[in-house]
Amino acid sequence: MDEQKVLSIKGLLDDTPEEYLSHKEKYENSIRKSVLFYKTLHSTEDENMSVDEKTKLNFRNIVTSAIFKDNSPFMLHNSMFIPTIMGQGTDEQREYWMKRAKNMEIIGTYAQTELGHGTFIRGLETQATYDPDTEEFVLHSPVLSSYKWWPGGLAHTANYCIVMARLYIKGKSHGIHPFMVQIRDEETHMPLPGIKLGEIGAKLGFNTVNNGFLGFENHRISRDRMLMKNAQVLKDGTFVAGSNSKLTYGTMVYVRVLIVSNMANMLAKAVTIALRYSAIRRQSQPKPDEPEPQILDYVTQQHKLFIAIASSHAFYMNAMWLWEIYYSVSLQLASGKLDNLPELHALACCLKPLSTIDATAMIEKCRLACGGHGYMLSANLAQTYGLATAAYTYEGENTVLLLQAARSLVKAWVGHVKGRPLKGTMAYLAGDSTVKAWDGSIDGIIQSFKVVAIRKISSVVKILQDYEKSGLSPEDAWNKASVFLTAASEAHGRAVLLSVYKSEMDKRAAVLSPPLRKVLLQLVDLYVTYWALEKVGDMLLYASITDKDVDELQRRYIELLAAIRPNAVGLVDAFDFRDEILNSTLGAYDGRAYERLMEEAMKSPLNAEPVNQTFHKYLKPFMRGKL
Ligand SMILES: CCCCCCCC/C=C\CCCCCCCCC/C=C/C(=O)SCCNC(=O)CCNC(=O)[C@H](O)C(C)(C)COP(=O)(O)OP(=O)(O)OC[C@H]1O[C@@H](n2cnc3c(N)ncnc32)[C@H](O)[C@@H]1OP(=O)(O)O
Ligand SMILES: Cc1cc2nc3c(=O)[nH]c(=O)nc-3n(C[C@H](O)[C@H](O)[C@H](O)COP(=O)(O)OP(=O)(O)OC[C@H]3O[C@@H](n4cnc5c(N)ncnc54)[C@H](O)[C@@H]3O)c2cc1C
Repeated sequence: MDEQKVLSIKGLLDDTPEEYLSHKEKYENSIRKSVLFYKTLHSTEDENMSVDEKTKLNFRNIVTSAIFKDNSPFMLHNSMFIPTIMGQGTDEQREYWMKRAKNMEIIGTYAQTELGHGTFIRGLETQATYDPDTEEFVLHSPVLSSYKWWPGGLAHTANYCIVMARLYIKGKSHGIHPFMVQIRDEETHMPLPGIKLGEIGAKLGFNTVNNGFLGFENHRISRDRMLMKNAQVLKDGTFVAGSNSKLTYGTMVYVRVLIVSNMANMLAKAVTIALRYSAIRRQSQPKPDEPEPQILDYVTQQHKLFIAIASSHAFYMNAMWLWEIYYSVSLQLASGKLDNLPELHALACCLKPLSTIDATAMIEKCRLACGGHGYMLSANLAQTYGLATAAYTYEGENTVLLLQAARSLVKAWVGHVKGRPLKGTMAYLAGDSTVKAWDGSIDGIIQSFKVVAIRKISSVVKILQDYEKSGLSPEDAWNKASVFLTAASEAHGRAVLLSVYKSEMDKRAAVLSPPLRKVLLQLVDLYVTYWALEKVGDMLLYASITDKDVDELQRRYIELLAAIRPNAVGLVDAFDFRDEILNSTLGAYDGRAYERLMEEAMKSPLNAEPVNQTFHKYLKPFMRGKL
């Protein structure tokens, strides 16, 4: 999608900074921009594009949608409503609903989380009771905790939504299934009878995404509104189960894959802002007879920022790699082949948490690296942090997902010990877990991360087995060992992130010009060395690194920072964010940060007059002792 075309849309960009709008005005402004933006953005989507091309376009959309600073109320329409129709609808349902959804004749969201349950899907309480006499489902929220709570766009934007509800037939529960529900009248936009809607209130971020609540009072929908690709309810109320109940969780896997790419983009944006500012900001005078240096020349500043560039590259390479796996598993699922689904789920349950944990921490570090001006909302670092940190929680809270990955790792290890072959991204677990001598090469360090993962997984399995031998139930043993289960998942995720980044870069290196290859491989080297130093305790424990080796690694790291420094600004320019997308006083391409800070400051409503009316009303009588 040509950003120039998007940004040339008249009225798309704000003349009044969002920061000075009320909660309500922010939402209304975001709707105005979304309609303008969306009209242009999706007018370019070609009907004949493959799913893969469309998704790559969606990855691009992530960039262009960034102009919202706080994201769009249409976000769930694109990222979950449409994918759920695609993944959970029958051919007829897809035919009908995709046309309406893609043409924006309707706007949808994905309503799964409830006031009382987010993680535990099997605990959701919204009821969908089948009435065979009328061939309808009766949707009902039996208690307050069963109200849907959080879905983006639900409050005032969407007129349809996918509702994940517990299916009851003749008093028997058949688990959680997706239902297409119209929630507002298409003409008046009024909530339909038996439907309560509203906004959940101000949040740390996402304040223009219109997250809402939804309650049902015996609201009826026709039988054909249950998305029946994976499971069906026949007219007489016969339930036909799907081949795997987890297929209804498919949209979440898709979004977890999307989030890895989104983190690459968010981090690229933040480090572009922080690094460009670090190139123009001069401060202190280490050498009395020389001018104040660029703060980018302080090695501590390079340490804060260069890893963010490398991490954005690493996440992007892993996202593309994971997307290919997702895409091929989706094709297999379509032909009823399910055996690669568990590995895809486990991978997404590692990479979504690690990319959001790292991106959130590094975006905050980008803000902290910019001193006071980084604390300005006009810098757009706080908002970027607010968007990124939400991904720690949504689409599967990170701890819970890491524990899900641990289930697969424990199962794989126990199977391996019993002689069952390991496959795919877990095949390395069968490797030699003894490191005779430290190998400080990039491949050597990556191998050490694999050894750390093997050792952490095997040792936590031993802890689990010892607890169970001591008489603990499997569930209690699992909970007791859960801190080290998440640590084992993290170690596996690190090994995957590092090895995929390296192997994907190796694939591309051959077609790069020598100078570009040199710089990009320096980032790979920096990334691997940085994490070896960050995880030096694990390396000492499991990978035979010595203090001399650590000393060498530290010196190599410092040399890498110096080697990257001359290309640092070029590396963030290569992310190719337009100023309007960065939306930042500190990150603009022309480097006029001070002028932009002053321009933005003058937009504050308080600067419209030299004396605020509170002086005469409060201050003056107060200071005169007359209040
Ligand atoms: C005009 C503007 C236009 C804008 C254009 C912009 C375009 C936008 C594009 C991108 C934007 C940026 C990126 C996207 C952002 C999207 C925003 C999203 C907002 C947030 C939405 C949400 O949060 S939706 C709600 C998400 N909720 C969750 O994820 C809940 C998490 N909980 C769970 O997943 C399950 O409860 C859990 C897995 C934890 C447990 O499930 P349970 O049924 O209890 O299973 P259990 O008994 O534990 O057994 C596990 C068993 O099941 C297998 N399994 C579990 N899950 C899956 C799965 N998903 N797939 C396959 N298998 C699964 C698991 O392997 C275990 O198997 P075994 O070990 O038993 O063999
Ligand atoms: C910005 C934002 C946008 C969102 N958008 C949507 C949306 O569009 N649609 C939608 O349906 N939902 C949405 N959500 C909701 C989101 O999916 C849930 O917040 C998320 O699934 C976590 O559930 P919860 O909030 O109920 O927290 P809980 O599940 O109650 O978790 C709270 C804490 O308990 C811990 N915990 C819970 N279970 C376990 C366990 N088994 N083991 C160990 N620890 C555990 C968690 O780790 C966490 O620290 C959104 C959330 C946010 C923040």
